[in-house]
Amino acid sequence: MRVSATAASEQQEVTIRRRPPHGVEAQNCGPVDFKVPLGEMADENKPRNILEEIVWYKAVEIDRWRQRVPLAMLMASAKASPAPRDFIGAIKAAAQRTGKPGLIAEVKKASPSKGVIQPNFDPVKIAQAYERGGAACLSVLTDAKFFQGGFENLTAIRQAGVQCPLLCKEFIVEAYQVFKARASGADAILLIAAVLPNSDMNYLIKAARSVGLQCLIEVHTVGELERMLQLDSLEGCMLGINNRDLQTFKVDLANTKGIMESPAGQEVLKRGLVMAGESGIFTPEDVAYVQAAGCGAILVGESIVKQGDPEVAVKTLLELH
Ligand SMILES: O=P(O)(O)OC[C@@H](O)[C@@H](O)c1c[nH]c2ccccc12
Repeated sequence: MRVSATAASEQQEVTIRRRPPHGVEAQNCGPVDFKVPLGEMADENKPRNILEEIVWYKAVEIDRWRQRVPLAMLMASAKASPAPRDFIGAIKAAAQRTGKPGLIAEVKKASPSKGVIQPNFDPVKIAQAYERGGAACLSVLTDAKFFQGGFENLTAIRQAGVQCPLLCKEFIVEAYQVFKARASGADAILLIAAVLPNSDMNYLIKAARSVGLQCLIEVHTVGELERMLQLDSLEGCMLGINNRDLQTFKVDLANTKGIMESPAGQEVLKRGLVMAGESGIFTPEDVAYVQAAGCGAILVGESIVKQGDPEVAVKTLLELH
């Protein structure tokens, strides 16, 4: 029997703070906003890195969404959406067909580290080109403020008749976002280990399953992977190793190799879980490198989205000509 991590040890592994330690500065009091004078505590109340900044802003964003669409209404539309597709199944099928890792091709306009990657951004056209090129699945960035994405892109891609299963690429901290993903046409969601303690992971995985969504669980370190392997609800999920450190933006493909060679990485393979190598994949050699490390999937954005013809870009990356 696997032993659950204690709350204390879990918290040590979660490297970001989910909220400003002294509360949000601007408090809303009926019709007026007032600022809480923080004095000496002001510095501590600043985000220490981009991941904290993004996650803190999510709370503000979710509150706004909730005022427009209450949770009960959103859940009803999530449940009424057309049936979700088998995201992990599509990756396995593509890998078997091609002998390459299944490609999750990312519809990405911009990022905090690179700025605008594709100024000529038409999400539906890009998605269709990825599909024609041979992508197994698509990842659609939904964060508006930091990635210039949107939930409406998920909906537009689904409604345009794209068949590939869709991952909602969002910084999920609350079940509200899970239902919003499903209501917008997603088949899978991303959950980031650096952001979520195991109790939240288990809860969000359950929320996802209640509406038929699969989960991609992202780690960046061996410690995070070890913690994820303790999740009761891991079976039926897939994992991903982000080669980009979301706190410093440094990208290093060797991160995938190092983690896969660790005992935790070996356990992933023993348990038959699909692992994706994520970020910084540019060439067929990069694909071969993460495949040799044990990845059955790859998640690629920049290198294929910035090219004039994303269909050709996918074929070239996977050597499908
Ligand atoms: O554009 P790249 O380097 O190919 O990376 C794609 C994807 O891995 C990256 O966008 C990503 C991985 N994990 C994330 C979490 C949130 C936002 C974005 C990401």
